[in-house]
Formats: sequence, structure tokens, C-alpha cells
Amino acid sequence: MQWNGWGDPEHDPAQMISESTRALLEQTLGASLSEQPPVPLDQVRPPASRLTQTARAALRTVLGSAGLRDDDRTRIDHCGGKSTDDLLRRRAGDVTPCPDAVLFPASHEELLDVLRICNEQRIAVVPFGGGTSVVGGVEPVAGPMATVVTVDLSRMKQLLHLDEDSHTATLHAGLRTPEVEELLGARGYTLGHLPQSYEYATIGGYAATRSTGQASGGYGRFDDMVVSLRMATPRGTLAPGRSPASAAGPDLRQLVLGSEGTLGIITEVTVRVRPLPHARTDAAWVVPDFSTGVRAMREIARAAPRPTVARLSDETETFVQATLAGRDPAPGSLLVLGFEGTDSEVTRQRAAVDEALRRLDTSSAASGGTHGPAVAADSSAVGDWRRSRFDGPYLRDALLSVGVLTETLETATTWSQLEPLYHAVRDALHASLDGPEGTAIVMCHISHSYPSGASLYLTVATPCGRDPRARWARAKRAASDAIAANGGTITHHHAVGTDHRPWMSTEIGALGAASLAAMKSTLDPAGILNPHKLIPDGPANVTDA
Ligand SMILES: Cc1cc2nc3c(=O)[nH]c(=O)nc-3n(C[C@H](O)[C@H](O)[C@H](O)COP(=O)(O)OP(=O)(O)OC[C@H]3O[C@@H](n4cnc5c(N)ncnc54)[C@H](O)[C@@H]3O)c2cc1C
Repeated sequence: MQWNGWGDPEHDPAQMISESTRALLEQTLGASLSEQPPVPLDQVRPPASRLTQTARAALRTVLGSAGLRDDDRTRIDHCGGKSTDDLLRRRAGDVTPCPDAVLFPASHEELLDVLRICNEQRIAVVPFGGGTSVVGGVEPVAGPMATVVTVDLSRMKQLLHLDEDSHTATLHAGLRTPEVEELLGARGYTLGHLPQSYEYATIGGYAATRSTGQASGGYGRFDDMVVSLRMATPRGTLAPGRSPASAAGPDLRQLVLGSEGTLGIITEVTVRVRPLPHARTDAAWVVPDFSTGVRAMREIARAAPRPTVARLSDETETFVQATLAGRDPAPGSLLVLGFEGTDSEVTRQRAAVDEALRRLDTSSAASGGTHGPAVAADSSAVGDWRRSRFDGPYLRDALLSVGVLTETLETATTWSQLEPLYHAVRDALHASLDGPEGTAIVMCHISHSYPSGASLYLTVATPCGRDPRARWARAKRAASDAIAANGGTITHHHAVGTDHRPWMSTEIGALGAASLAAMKSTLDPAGILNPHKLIPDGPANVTDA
């Protein structure tokens, strides 16, 4: 992984922006763009490590010398996640905060020992899976401690058990998706979890953030797949989940899922797996506008069986994607559907979508076909989506190099609130970004939907301007306030980290915040785990109702 960008260091993103694309960007964004070359790695120095000799010796006793590293490069590689703000900071040569050391435990038992030592010596501990957090989740914040270590799970990479009768697999937390799919695929199974970050993100990270993948219609969210977990805490092991369903009190798996490394470090996850699909096919339709598309997505979300992938782009995203692919940008909103399973499952998924589209209101001008107002799209639209669906983060690096800031944000709400929320967030972004430094392109898609509502995923492109970090901070604050004011959740799948923490009290209320804090003080009494993430400050003063 690149230290100041995304993905394979051999991949040269500069090639992705042609002269004509750049000219089009300048015209659309209303600003002349200037190159923004990053500071080279050999000019970047992390601050000196503050790890004491006593702590280093104790940790090396458990981990050996290979399990504790504090060289500059290892520390720089763990100094944060992959939000655009993270990249802007690193491109400017700023690698603070930096962990004082990086630890690589190889087993649950080693990790329990590491946590015991860190607890005794009051060292903050930041769990690190793939480091793909876009919300500040892996930022090495020491909080009230003097020292902070990052715990990298990359040595924990085994398929521990595959139960073919139950269709479950027990996976080490440090496995990345390509590794999981290779291990399971060799036995005829798949996990089916494909977020855009799938090349680097890990099983433990998915569980800790309640991640959602592109095939969520067919496979569900990651938290839906989890049967049980094992988590190391400073107080010992918590291992909730022993059967597919239970009425034994509140579901403690839900306490671990989404805990973002603040309650413990997940070492093993048992997940539901599926046999590899025999058949896979895609289809695309164009609907006259986003509003009609939202109704189509609602009907599809209620269809049975559901398609594996269902994705609706708004008019702006449809236009931009067609332009980038060199296709004629026809008006309307693009609806892409993917179907997977046995031959008969695929046939039934397609029939259910046909039926859902026929149920749409046919009063629209484009109606009258066999799919209500939806018109079959050119098959190249689906091919372009399949081919380019993981290119976004590489393109972000290329755009940053030519002076364009791109970033994404996401939320979710009920169907009845979805369009008002969409307009409110778009308006907030435009109001905070359009001005003397240029304007913004704001595009949106829906790719995770439920019978009662859906997520909105917005992508913003705007000139970097004089101070890109301040520019984005202003826009993000405005968008987050609009989300909170319009009934959306502050995050559907990116998690909370540091960036969404100021909106958590609104999301869960003072009593909710106090409950989370109480849980933390039980599992992590000294507060060493991932300080200043997820749990809002000052939840102690809850007035009795
Ligand atoms: C380009 C890009 C695209 C993305 N696309 C998606 C997407 O489609 N869907 C999606 O859901 N997310 C997406 N994300 C966000 C991110 O990939 C997810 O949050 C992912 O689940 C993080 O996994 P990770 O292993 O990289 O975790 P990290 O980034 O390493 O950590 C994330 C959080 O979990 C904690 N953590 C990590 N491992 C453990 C563990 N074993 N035990 C306890 N806590 C742990 C960390 O301390 C941190 O708070 C994207 C990010 C990027 C950069």
C-alpha cells in the first residue's frame, strides 16, 4: 500500500487524467487547476518514539524482536487511515500523530499479554487491520496516555475452521478479502463481501466497523454474516455467539460489532459462507430521473428473491461516469443490477426485478414499456461499471495531483425521508464549496437498500483551493449537520472514528453515550483502547427521566 495514497505503489495514477479531462474539469469546476506534487518520502521524518525501554523490553518478551517495530517506515505506514484529509496531510509531509511503535502479535494469547502490559504501563493501543479507515479510526491518538502503540493484525491470517454442514467459516481477523476468497474458493465457498476497499481491508476491520459490500443485496451487510467473535480485552476474552439464534439476553455480538477497537481487539470471526455461485449476470436500465429510480430501488428492495447487486446513480453520477468511460451521456439515472447463484436462482432474481419494475408508476413520459418507465441501457454501461468499480481510490490520487479534491460521505434513512435528505446534503455541500475558489460536482448513488429505507453515498469533486483541508472540513461539517437535521444516520457503513464523533450524541442520545462509556469502563477500565474514537466525550451527566 502507498504511504501517501491508495493501493499498489507500482500503479501510476498520473496516467488517469488526460489533457482533455483536465480541461473539462477546469471548465466544470470554474477554476484553473495547478499541480500539487507530494513531499517525497525521504524528506519525511516522524517524531522520535516515546516508548520506554521498560515497555519495549516487556513487549519484546511476548512478541520477540520481529513482533515490535519502531523504524521510521513502519511507523509512517501506520500513522493514519485513507480519508482524503489523511492523504492531504501525508502528501504535505505531515505524519503526525505517529505511533511510538507497531506491534505484530501472532495469536490471541500473545495479544492478551500485550494488552496486559499496555494496561499496566498505561500505553494507548490502536488496533489496525488494513488501515483503510476513512473516519480517523486508526489515528494513533495517545489521549491521556504518554505513549501510543498500533497493533497490526497482519500476522493473524488463517482460515481456522470451515464447517461445511453449517456453512460457516472461522477466520483470523488479519485476513484480507483476496486471501479469504482464495482460501474459501479452494473449498468451493465464498464470503461475498466486497467493499471498494476489499484489496486491503480485513475481516477484523469489517467486524469492528460494520462494513457493507457492493453485493449487500444478496449477501447482506458484514454484521449480518457474523455468527460469533473472539475479542481480547484488557480484562480477558469476550467470545459472544454460540448458535445461529438465541434468546439468552441482549445479543453481545452486537456490542463487539461496530466497537471500532474501543472495547477490545477482535482476533477471530465466525461468518456465514455460501457455495460459490454457478451463474452471474448483470443488467442495466435507465430511468427518467433519480426520483423514479428511488421508487424502483424501493420496489426492488422489497422483491423476493433480491438481486445480489442493486445500484442507482443520480443524474450527475450517471453523466460523469458515461463521460469518463467515453460513452454518450444520455439523460436520466442509471440502474445497475447484478444476479448471482445457481441458474434457477438467477432466473428467479431476474423475474422478481422485472415484476418490481412493472409495479412502478407508469404515468412517466418514458413509460409504456415492459418495465414501466425503465428502459434497458446499453450493455456497455454495465461492463464499464464492473471494470471500473474499484478504480475510485486510484482516481482520487490522480485528481489530487492535478489540484482536485475528491471525497465521499454516506448516510441512510427511511424511504419517506430519502429524497429530502438527498437534497439537503447536496445543498449543504454546494453552499459550503461553491464560491471564489470554484464550484463542486456532487454526485450520489444508492447501493445498499432495505425494505424500509436505503443509504445515500455522495462523491464530491472540487478544486483544492488555497487550503484544501480547511475547505473540506467546512464542507464535511455542513453535510454532517444537514444529515443530523434531516433524520439521517451519521454513518451507514464508514463508521464513527474521530471524524463522526461530534455527531454521536445526537445519534444515540446522552443515555446511549453513557451506556457505551459504561461498557468501555468495564472492558477497558484504564481507557487504553483507541482513545478519542467512537464514544462521545462527557456522557456522565445524564439526567434521570
Ligand atoms: C477507497 C476506500 C473505499 C472504501 N469502501 C468501503 C465500502 O465499500 N464499504 C465499507 O463498509 N467501507 C468502505 N471503506 C471504509 C473501510 O475500508 C472500512 O471501514 C473497513 O471495514 C476497514 O477495514 P480495515 O481492516 O482497513 O480496518 P482499519 O481501517 O484498520 O480499522 C478500522 C477501525 O476498526 C478498528 N479495528 C481494525 N481491526 C480491528 C480488530 N481486529 N479488532 C478491533 N478493532 C479493529 C480500528 O482501530 C479502526 O477503528 C472504504 C475505504 C476506502 C479508503
